[in-house]
Amino acid sequence: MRQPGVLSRLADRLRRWRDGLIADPGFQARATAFPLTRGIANRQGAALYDLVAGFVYSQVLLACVELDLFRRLRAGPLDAQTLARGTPLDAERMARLAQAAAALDLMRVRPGGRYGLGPLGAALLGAPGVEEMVRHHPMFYRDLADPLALFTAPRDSTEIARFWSYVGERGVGHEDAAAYSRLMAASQAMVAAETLAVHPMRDVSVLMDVGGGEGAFLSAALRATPGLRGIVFDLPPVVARARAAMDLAGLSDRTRVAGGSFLEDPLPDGADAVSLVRVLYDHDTPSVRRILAACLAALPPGGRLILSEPMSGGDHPTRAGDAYFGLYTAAMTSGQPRSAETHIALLREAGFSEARLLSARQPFITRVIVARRPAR
Ligand SMILES: CC(C)=CCC/C(C)=C/CC/C(C)=C/C=C/C(C)=C/C=C/C=C(C)/C=C/C=C(C)/C=C/C=C(C)/C=C/CC(C)(C)O
Ligand SMILES: C[S@@+](CC[C@H](N)C(=O)[O-])C[C@H]1O[C@@H](n2cnc3c(N)ncnc32)[C@H](O)[C@@H]1O
Repeated sequence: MRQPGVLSRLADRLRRWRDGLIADPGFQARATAFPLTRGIANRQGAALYDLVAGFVYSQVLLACVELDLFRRLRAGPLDAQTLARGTPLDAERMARLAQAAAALDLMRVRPGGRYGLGPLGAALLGAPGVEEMVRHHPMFYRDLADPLALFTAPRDSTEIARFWSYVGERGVGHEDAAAYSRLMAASQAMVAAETLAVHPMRDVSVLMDVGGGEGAFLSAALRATPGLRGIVFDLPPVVARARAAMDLAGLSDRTRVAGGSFLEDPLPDGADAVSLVRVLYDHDTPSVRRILAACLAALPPGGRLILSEPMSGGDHPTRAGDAYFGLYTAAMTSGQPRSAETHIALLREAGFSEARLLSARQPFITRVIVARRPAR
């Protein structure tokens, strides 16, 4: 390993000195008292406060979602008495919840003791899938109640792992498939919009969406791209639902549906592009290698692989990629978010070329990498 240079050693010493100061209660008190440093001290203090309180904020959001308050406020502000009607809360407790929601920008206090939508409550109404994610979080939070146990949880011992019961090689029953596919499809709209915005499918003839669930991503791609045809590949009980969904969307004449396991079966051929949307982060690296090998084998020379999922920021960790999905995949007891650099290395090792990360519009929703099967 290369030794750090003089500048990097100096920067390390400066950082240690700065961290020592910040960790000193006396320094914190002086920085808060001194008008020129008060702003910085308060920003750090407030950021730490938010981390300490985080779960409470999330539960305020969950209470609002469960009582469907944002939808009820869509038509205009209401007082706590009216808002409490039809809920188990009395007016006084509803006001307490609404005050908390207003502090978090989910609601706004309006004149006359009424509460209206806040910017984040309104954004939630326009971001399909977010509510469904919020509603499934109690399950994740039960696994998170002991975060240290979470990191060492035996395979499939957590609630989240049992819910997403398809991962691994033991297959899935029809009821499980219905529950997870619904949640997956609900969050897919945002992922599809971001993926297709950064990588339109204009020059693709046949797109095969591998691990394509109910076909939500393929449907979005087909709707956005006249002339495009597609294949959805997933486990047999899942593709049964994909077939019905494509019929319902009126897209079955442009779609072929194929069932099988990408860990065991060859993928159908006939596609000049393959997409893997939120598939690899569910799996451990040996399975990822098998999936990439299967995709390469299914593509013609020059064919394209489009990889879209939340990614680790690597040396620049991100809240979505490293904090949320790092722990989410820990709760799954398999898989992990990988950085763009790690994906690109795995793609090269599998035989792909020209792998590159595309720039994102909403990186907290997904990141996209494109690679090619070499032309010869
Ligand atoms: C109009 C005026 C006056 C001003 C305009 C000002 C302006 C520009 C306002 C912006 C308003 C606006 C357009 C806001 C948009 C907000 C959006 C789009 C918010 C989107 C939020 C998305 C979120 C929070 C997504 C969360 C997704 C999650 C948590 C997904 C989780 C997925 C999981 C857990 C999947 C697990 C699958 C497994 C099993 C691991 O593979
Ligand atoms: C996290 S979901 C993503 C679904 C969809 N691409 C999306 O983004 O909404 C992972 C998908 O991979 C599928 N899958 C898991 N193991 C599989 C396997 N061995 N063979 C084929 N598909 C599999 C699951 O059924 C599921 O639909």
